[in-house]
Amino acid sequence: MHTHSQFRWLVRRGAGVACGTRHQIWAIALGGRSLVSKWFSSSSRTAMVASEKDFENAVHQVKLLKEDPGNDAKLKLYALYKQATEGPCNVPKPRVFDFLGRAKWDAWTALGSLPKETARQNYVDFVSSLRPSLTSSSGEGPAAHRSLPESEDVVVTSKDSITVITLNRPAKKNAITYQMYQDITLALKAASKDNSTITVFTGNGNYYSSGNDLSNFSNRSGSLQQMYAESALTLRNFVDSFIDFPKPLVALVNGPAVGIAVTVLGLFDAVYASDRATFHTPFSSLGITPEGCSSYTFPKIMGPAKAAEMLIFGKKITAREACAQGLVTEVFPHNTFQKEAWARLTAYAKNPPKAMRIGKQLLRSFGKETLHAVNAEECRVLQERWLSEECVNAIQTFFSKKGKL
Ligand SMILES: CCCCC/C=C/CC(=O)SCCNC(=O)CCNC(=O)[C@H](O)C(C)(C)COP(=O)(O)OP(=O)(O)OC[C@H]1O[C@@H](n2cnc3c(N)ncnc32)[C@H](O)[C@@H]1OP(=O)(O)O
Repeated sequence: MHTHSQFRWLVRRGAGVACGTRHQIWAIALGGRSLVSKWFSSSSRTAMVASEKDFENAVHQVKLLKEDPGNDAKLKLYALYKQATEGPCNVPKPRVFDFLGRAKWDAWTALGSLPKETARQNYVDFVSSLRPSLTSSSGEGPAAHRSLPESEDVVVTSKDSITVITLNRPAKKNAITYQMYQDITLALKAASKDNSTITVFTGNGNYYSSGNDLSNFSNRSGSLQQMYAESALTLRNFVDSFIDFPKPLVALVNGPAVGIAVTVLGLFDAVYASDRATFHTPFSSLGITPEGCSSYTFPKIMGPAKAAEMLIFGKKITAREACAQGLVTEVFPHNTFQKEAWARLTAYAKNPPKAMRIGKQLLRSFGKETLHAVNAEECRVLQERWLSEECVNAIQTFFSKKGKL
């Protein structure tokens, strides 16, 4: 978390605004906030266009915010503001050691060619979602106030002080749709504030998750550039919500895991797996590149050679191999998996919650800035890869049923 003075510096440099009062700083920061709103609902995205007045109102509302929304949110506000007022990033990339300058540049650049009007609308929606009591006078969709998933594909339940987020699309092997990325992000945000002590992720059916739904890029409207820019931002936001999750986060990997369902495991605090689980990141064969911070976490967890085997060559590994490599905490026989894992979790959930939270902070907070920077870079690279012939061909092959993992 940045101090106000750090943030002032960040805003001053990126927005070219003189360092002034906290209110002035907020006014600039608000510009980047709306990113998140676009994830909320595609209908609100297409149906609404924020007026100049709505945008000005949102900028004004930011001045009224009393709580620091966090550095990540400020970066998003910054990027959206710049996009809404100046269009796509048109300034040179800051020097390598200018970390903040680079983070801001990355955030703005990641918006690609997102139209100014969309950025303006997203800004307005995002401000509304930050503080429901500070909504703009018009143009506000119901999704802006959502705090929990609406879709049945992501189910949130509560059990013994544990919040459970279940991927619930078994007929499609729990492939993650565009809407599900948004819903999971919302679910994590809600879980970070609820009174649970531990949050658990799992899948319904025989798969944990087959990763990104490969139809995500074929069933949306708008230009390709816009769709990929939005997708990169949705992904970035999704991964950010794992990086920033403040409580112990545990995965119960009930079956095979693919792609992004594997990579984000590096951001979990414990991963319990059934011995039927497998871990597969077939990025190169799909013409794409690693995400979920795995380009950073995997070499740290398992060493560069094993990480390369998985992330570059697409080697599928078993639960026991994943455990030996440090990605998985413990493996249980499939027929006792649920019973044993839940007994473990129920006992852990009785620990004093504050101590667990602070313990997690100690373990994780020092690498956070790096993780955010890695996430931004991975999303930027992926946005380019999605346009590549290699990637387009691989997705076509999957849906023509010629190709499977
Ligand atoms: C906002 C964007 C962010 C993007 C982030 C990027 C992330 C990168 C990744 O996650 S890369 C990984 C992508 N996933 C895959 O490549 C997996 C593709 N699926 C398969 O290879 C196979 O389906 C399988 C091996 C997972 C399972 O094979 P099986 O034969 O057991 O089952 P079916 O193929 O018959 O699957 C049942 C139905 O489910 C559909 N389906 C499964 N996975 C996906 C998927 N990832 N995307 C879309 N659809 C999927 C499959 O098409 C079947 O549907 P049908 O019954 O209508 O035919």
